Amino acid sequence: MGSAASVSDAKKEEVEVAPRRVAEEDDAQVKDEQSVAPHNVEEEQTSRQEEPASHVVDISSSEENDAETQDEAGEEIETMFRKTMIEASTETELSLAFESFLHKDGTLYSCFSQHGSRVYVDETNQVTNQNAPPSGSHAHTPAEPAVADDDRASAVYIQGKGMIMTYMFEEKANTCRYFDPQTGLWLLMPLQWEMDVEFVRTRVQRVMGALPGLGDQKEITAALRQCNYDPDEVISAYLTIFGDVLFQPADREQHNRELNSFRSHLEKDRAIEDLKQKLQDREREAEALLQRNSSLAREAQYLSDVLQHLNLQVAELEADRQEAREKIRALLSRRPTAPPVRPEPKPGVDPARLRALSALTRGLNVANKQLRASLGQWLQEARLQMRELEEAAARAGGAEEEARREARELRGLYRKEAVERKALYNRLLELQGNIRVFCRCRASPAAASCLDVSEEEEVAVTQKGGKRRFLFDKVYPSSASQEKVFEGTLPIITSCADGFNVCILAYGQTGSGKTYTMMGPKDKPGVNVRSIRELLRICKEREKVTYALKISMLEIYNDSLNDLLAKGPAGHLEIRAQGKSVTVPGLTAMDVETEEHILNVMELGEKNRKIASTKMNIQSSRSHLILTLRVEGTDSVSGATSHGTLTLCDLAGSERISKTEATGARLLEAASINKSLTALGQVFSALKCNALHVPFRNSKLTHLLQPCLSGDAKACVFVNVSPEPANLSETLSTLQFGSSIRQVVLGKATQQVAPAQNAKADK
Ligand SMILES: Nc1ncnc2c1ncn2[C@@H]1O[C@H](COP(=O)(O)OP(=O)(O)OP(=O)(O)O)[C@@H](O)[C@H]1O
Repeated sequence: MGSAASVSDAKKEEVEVAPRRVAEEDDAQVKDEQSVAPHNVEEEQTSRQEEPASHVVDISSSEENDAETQDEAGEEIETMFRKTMIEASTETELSLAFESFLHKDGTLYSCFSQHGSRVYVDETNQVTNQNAPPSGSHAHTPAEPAVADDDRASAVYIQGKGMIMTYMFEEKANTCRYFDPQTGLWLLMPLQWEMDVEFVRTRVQRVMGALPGLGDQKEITAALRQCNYDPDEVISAYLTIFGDVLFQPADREQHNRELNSFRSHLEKDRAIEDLKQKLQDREREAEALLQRNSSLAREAQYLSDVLQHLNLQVAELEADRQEAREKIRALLSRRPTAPPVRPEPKPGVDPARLRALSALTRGLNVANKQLRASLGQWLQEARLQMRELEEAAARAGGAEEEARREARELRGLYRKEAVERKALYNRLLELQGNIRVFCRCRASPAAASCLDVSEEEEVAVTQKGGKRRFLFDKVYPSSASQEKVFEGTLPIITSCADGFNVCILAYGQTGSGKTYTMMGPKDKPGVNVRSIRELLRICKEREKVTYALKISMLEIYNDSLNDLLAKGPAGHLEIRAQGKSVTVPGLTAMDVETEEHILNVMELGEKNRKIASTKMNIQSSRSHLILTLRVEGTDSVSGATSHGTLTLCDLAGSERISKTEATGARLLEAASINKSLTALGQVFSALKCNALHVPFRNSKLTHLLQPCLSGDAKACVFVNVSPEPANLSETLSTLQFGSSIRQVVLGKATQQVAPAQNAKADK
């Protein structure tokens, strides 16, 4: 309620009048349907005069009073307000519900229902009824047009209900409500009705216009509700989830099926979460039961020790008793049995001692009896406790077995759901396209630039006064950080751990930033290091799967292969193809485990590359560098194995021979690079038009990349461009190459997972 006091008078009047119009319209409805006489301002004032302690207060007359009267009226109003609040809270309707809404001019309004009337509360704690303006101004007659314009109040025709009043309440989020005269409340409008509201209908049409692939109006209405009736937010949410396919008026049924399956998978995800939670609860319970079991066992042990100790004491007491009996018997046997002769008092026999002994014997007998009784009782109690403990242990054992069984079931379900989740994740990636193409613009010290990267997915090239636009999955401006650039490739790294062939390529003119993007400097590592780091993180996170990693590094120079990790002089390497697999026999593959280890191996490869290029008098960047990480995972629970590869490829620069004016060896080198890059372009063209034959074998480069570019793979291609006008023609041809790849569809990627040889039984 804080802002109302600060608004100007004119503004205030408009704000205050707005709810009044709604109230008046509500009253008209109430009058129609319930025959309840509406309050109008005049009636209200009259009733107030008759009933000074009423909960309804009108302060409109205060304008005519002088300042003193206003003060008094203010005090009186405040007292009444307090009284009203106290009475309201002590009345039977203890749940006094406040409603708030934000008026279009920014004023927050509050009101509550009382005795069938809605009472508005304004900034100065003044209370007014639904027909009176909330503060200070002139009373309007019902005939007067009370509200200038409140675009949220309106009416809609609903079949079977007639015209109903609607009002857009706004609190944290917009909600579409209608006034229900029977309850006297603003109720949430059903989705079906809401679709008929003009405000909503226009937004639904807007979303459908932008995304022709969407057909379900009800669903769009529901999405609008979720997004605070912001159509742009709905459009971007759909695009994030389903991608560009929504731009095409796709096969509706297929699309709906996909949406439904996506939704059901989301449901399943939620169910997995629940199951996981249950599993954790069960495991916790089992743990508690185990602890309880062991504490009961300890207690039982303790009680049996006590029992043993008591048995020892009994034995000792029994021995004492026996000894005492013997003594008594001995004393009795010493007593004379002859006829009673008045015995001569003998100095050796002391009757007092005899009495004491007898008393002692009696005492001992009593103590013995008591001891036996309490011992018997203890024994009984101990037996009882032992029995209870045994029962509790048996119960705990049963519960533990039950918990184990449930945990087994849950684990089974979890595995099933995890497989489905993976499939769903891959389906999502397929919907986004197996080849994702990103464009990265290099920074340039020169002020002039031929590139315009103002859009996230579009780059425009200024050429002879005009502009040519190229679309990509994402365009990174020269200011984009290495971290940001890596984000685009993140999703496919997970797929590698799941057993897919994954490939990241950098294509572009010499000096356009391919090596910077892929390798990067030590303090700003590029995609290579980051993707390996992410892969290791995923492997570590999956506790139930053990991963073995092997790394190999080779370069292709003048169409021949060089092993960069070979210890001695490397022999001639050839590519061998067997079915879908492509291998290089004799290529060094090192076992690696940690990031540090992998980085050391990569450094060794780079060093060998430099040595080789110096020997041959070439620049290392005139060869293609291919780094491959083979990832073999074994699921310790199901025994299934997966084989994925991560191929990171820094291609040699794409130049026009005429521009470099190369001759001799350089000309051969440039021709070889051009040949392999042309072969790469031909492969993409064949894939794009779904040709029966894809010419993978036209070059060593494409032959080696075949597993990464055929049906089994997912790929990311970075096209690197330089912004300098001098490089315009290379930049154009690179962008053309990149945007044409974007339309390539590799087909359904297949996961290379083999079931366990002997599927392990659930533990
Ligand atoms: N985004 C960038 N931010 C800062 N410097 C960059 C960026 N991209 C490239 N550079 C710098 O530009 C120069 C050339 O980049 P880089 O060596 O990566 O190009 P390249 O395309 O790999 O060239 P080549 O084909 O000759 O290997 C390097 O000095 C590199 O540090």
